[in-house]
Amino acid sequence: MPRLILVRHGQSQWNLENRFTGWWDVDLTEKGEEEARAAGRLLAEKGLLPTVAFTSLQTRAIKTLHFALEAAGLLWIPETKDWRLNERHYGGLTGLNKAETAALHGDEQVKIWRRSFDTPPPVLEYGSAFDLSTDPRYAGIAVPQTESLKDTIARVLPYYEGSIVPHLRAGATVLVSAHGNSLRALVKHLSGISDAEITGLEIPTGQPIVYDLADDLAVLDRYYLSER
Ligand SMILES: O=C(O)[C@@H](CO)OP(=O)(O)O
Repeated sequence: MPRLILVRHGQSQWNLENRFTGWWDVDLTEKGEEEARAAGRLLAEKGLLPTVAFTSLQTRAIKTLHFALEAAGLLWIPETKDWRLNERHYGGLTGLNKAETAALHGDEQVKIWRRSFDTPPPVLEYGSAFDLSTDPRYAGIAVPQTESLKDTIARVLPYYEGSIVPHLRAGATVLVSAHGNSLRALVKHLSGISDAEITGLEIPTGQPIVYDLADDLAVLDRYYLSER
């Protein structure tokens, strides 16, 4: 049976500091590293062994993948990194503290920036502190200045269809280590969640979410591995 396992990276330094992160490349905290190892131990314990892995170009997701695979004894499986699995770009909010921003602009406005389906945060100006458009890792890529969830879906889904689905069709157990909003994009698609309802979906750090799939990739079941 094809299986898709989604894991959001473990706690990052800016998760801890409550700062808008997006494409900024922050590292895992020690707690985040441990969450990633625990995810890998859980995969091994439940006998759910990925045969191929995908992650973003961001350190926190790459390291989560590696800590998890190491704990599961699977560091050797093939892995692919792609910017299309990156976190949603937080635009001009990148680096700001979430509570301070809510105090300034109000909870409602911040909720819209964080969770609305198609309202992007304000743009990040080229040349400003958190601009990554000249970072060598994004050479040849049109780095966005901001992204809504809708914009994120527009790059995550074609990548999923083109690069991940072929492995699932071949019966693989695929592990995707990514980010809160790039995974919300995938879950919205796979579970048929409406634009309105997706605003309420939160994905916890370091908790493997498993999709059991039929041969035609119809979703048979979705569950947190820790609950089975
Ligand atoms: O800061 C971010 O990039 C994301 C994930 O931590 O935050 P949010 O929960 O607001 O989507």
